[in-house]
Amino acid sequence: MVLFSVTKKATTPFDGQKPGTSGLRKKVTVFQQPHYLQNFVQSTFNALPADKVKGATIVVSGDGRYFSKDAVQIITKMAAANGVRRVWVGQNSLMSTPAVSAVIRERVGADDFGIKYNMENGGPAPESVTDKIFSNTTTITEYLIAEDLPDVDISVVGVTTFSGPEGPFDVDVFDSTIDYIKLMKTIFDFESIKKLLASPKFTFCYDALHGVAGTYATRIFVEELGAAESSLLNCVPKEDFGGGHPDPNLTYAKELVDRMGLGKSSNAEPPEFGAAADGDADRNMILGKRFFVTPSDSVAIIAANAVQSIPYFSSGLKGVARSMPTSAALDVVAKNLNLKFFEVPTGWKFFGNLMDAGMCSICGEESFGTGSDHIREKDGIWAVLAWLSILAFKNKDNLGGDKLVTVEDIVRQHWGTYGRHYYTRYDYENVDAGAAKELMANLVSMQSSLSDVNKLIKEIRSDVSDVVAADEFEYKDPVDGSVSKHQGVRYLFGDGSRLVFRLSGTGSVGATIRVYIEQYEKDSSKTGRDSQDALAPLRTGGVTLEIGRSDRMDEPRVAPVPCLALKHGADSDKPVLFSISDATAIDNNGGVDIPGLTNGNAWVTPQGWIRVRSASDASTFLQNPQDPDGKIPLPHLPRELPSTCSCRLSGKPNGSESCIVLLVETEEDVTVLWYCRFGGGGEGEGWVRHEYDVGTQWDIRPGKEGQREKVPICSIAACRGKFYFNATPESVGVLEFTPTPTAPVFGSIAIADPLPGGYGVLGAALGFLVEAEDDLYMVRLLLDRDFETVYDLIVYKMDFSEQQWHEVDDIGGRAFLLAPAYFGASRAADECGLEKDSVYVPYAHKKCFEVCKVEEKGDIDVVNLIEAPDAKIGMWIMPTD
Ligand SMILES: O=P(O)(O)OC[C@H]1O[C@H](O)[C@H](O)[C@@H](O)[C@@H]1O
Repeated sequence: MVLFSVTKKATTPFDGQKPGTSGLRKKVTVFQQPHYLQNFVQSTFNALPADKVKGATIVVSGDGRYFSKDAVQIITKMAAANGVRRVWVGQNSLMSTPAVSAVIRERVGADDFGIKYNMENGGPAPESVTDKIFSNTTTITEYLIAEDLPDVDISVVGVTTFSGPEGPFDVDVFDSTIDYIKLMKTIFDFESIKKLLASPKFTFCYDALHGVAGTYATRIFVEELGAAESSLLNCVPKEDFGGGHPDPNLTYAKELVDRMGLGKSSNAEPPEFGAAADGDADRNMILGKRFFVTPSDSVAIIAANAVQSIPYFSSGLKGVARSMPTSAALDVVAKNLNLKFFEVPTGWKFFGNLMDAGMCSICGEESFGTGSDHIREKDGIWAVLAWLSILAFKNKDNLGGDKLVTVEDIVRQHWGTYGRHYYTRYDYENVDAGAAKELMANLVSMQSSLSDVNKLIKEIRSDVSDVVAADEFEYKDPVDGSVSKHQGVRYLFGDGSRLVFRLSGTGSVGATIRVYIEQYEKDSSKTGRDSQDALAPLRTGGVTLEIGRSDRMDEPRVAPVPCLALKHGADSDKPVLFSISDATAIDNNGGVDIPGLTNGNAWVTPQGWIRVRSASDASTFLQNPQDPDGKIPLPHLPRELPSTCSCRLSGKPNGSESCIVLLVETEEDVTVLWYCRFGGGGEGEGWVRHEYDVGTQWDIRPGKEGQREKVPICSIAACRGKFYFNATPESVGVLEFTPTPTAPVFGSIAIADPLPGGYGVLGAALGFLVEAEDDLYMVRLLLDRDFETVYDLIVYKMDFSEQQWHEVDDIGGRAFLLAPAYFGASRAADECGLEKDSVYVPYAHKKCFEVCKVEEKGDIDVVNLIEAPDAKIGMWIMPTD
């Protein structure tokens, strides 16, 4: 038996070792500093009564991320030196957080890293313990370590016994999946889930994001329940999580989101059910086919169906609980089913006490955590098995039927019965800590006069119900009587809606403010609305409160560009903005805005500037979308033009040359343009209206067959000071303006060797003209016979000297952004976070945009816009070039 000795190492405290909502989280490099990890571990041992350490059994493990294996060896040596009797270590240092909890209960009593201490009930340490740990970290002077204890081979299952000054010390490396599966089998009916998974109508997909859940998923879903191996995504744990961020949400679980038809979609039919886990497998995201289940709904639905669907709960639920910011969907279930209900502060540890006291069976948090009293942690795999059990139950007599009851059916039925809590959360990250504190203090002080609060909000949105109560959430634990104060600020509305503000306990830089917005809708005929729409009034109300003054509502915060703006209708108010990279709405709190765009008389230009005619004083100007004060005045435009008008600038409006602003009316049967010249040091001229005639064409509109109509100008690009339009394989129209007095001159370029195939082989072709670095390009989209589906995309570059289009395979590392009515802009892809040599086209009515690499032509990626409103118009908002 190997003997080891104990060394006392001198150390000095590190700042900031305060455990947050769930342990101490820092960058790996911080934990790798000499003594950093050791100080925290010794402070933890020192925070416990001596008899909880000496002779104790502890479980040490990680989620497989980089440095986990080293940390396990260090902690083992420190445990030996501190008199621990036995250490259980997950094989390869892999153990999910729920498995740790299960194992403690059963056997014992990328670039971020964290260390968390769980107590003998298997749950996270309560504040009394974490406070003590923190205070120890501030005074620590030495730690104990068995430096001569050899590293244990943690890849091999088995016990190694060592001998130290206080007697034997065992390191037991074990496979935690065995305990975990055993536990799951006591909770769920694996046979009925197996039948569901065997049904040819049921398809399934699980994404472990290269975290530890992969190990459990393979064992449970594939080996035990018979799912196909191909249903597992990223299920091999990796030290760097495969370069991704293991967060089970719509942003980070991209591959799953795409596969489920919610993001980039392929032609494949999405699976019926999808789920993802985080790195340590305690959190989960549940998806149906093209459908996202909010975590708040998920826990409510599990609670509503548990007794019938999950054997462990067949004798009834002891109670249910949610964290304060989680939506009140669970409250309604508790009320209807007459269950005990608890609202606790954020952090899983608060559920543990209730469960230990037999008061709570199921609980959940909006932060993608769901679980039950089978352990004292949230449990990602458990949540998936719970959903599979509900699906299996709902389909038990229907597996041979035409259509299975789907996830979406279950959620919609639930809303129909209990009402729907439209819900969203916004995060302001990396905020100055002082400013965040001040904001929270303001939100608290405003609560002293609800009539003022209501007046403030009503000035902005009269359609928001009254705030009837407001407080700072405080929780008195019903079991041990401990009180947790300052747990977030709540504004509660008369119709059951809520606005909650809270400082995050897990952010690693500065402060993170979270705003939770929840609108309750009882009327079952209104539970199917678009969530963005339903939340719009409260969102604005939230910003009003947060800013604390309604008159500052016109001071918009600026959204990042390029982005996509979806407008509901021709003259609707504010468009919804979407980020291009993650396809989610960025108009995320009603305060983020693009100046000028809310105005019905605003048109975007490929140069980024937005041409605005103010609704209040009819002043006309070009607006920089990223700077509310960035306005270039234009001559007064005598009347409003239709919102479908298109606007082009002949060059840079803030350069030394004069610039023509061209507006083309695009209404049917209208061949009118407006123009003005300004800048360049010359006298500004007023707007001129010009009715143009660039020839006639056969009218193909129903009822007008056989007649001729004037050709409208629709695809226009400005290049080298001129405007080009209506490109066909045979010719391109040219519009230039003479200098003073400015007048339009129309001409055309006859293409020397016309392009083959005027139209698509099957349907039609759309030609977009785009200027890029002083060159003129034409993008032709070839459409299928439905006149909608693009099956090929070809890009040509104009050779002005030869008067010839040449097909190209790249566009110089740029990205082209096209939009109806024939808008084409171009930017350096790298600078804008876009894909190089790619073309982007939005389809507002289909709630998506398409991306195609120029050289790949017909290979088109569809990016679905998550939670997009019903919209007719999609516009690219560009940075000014
Ligand atoms: O404090 P926040 O950043 O909102 O995070 C809150 C979350 O933190 C951790 O993940 C805890 O395990 C969760 O129980 C909690 O909901």
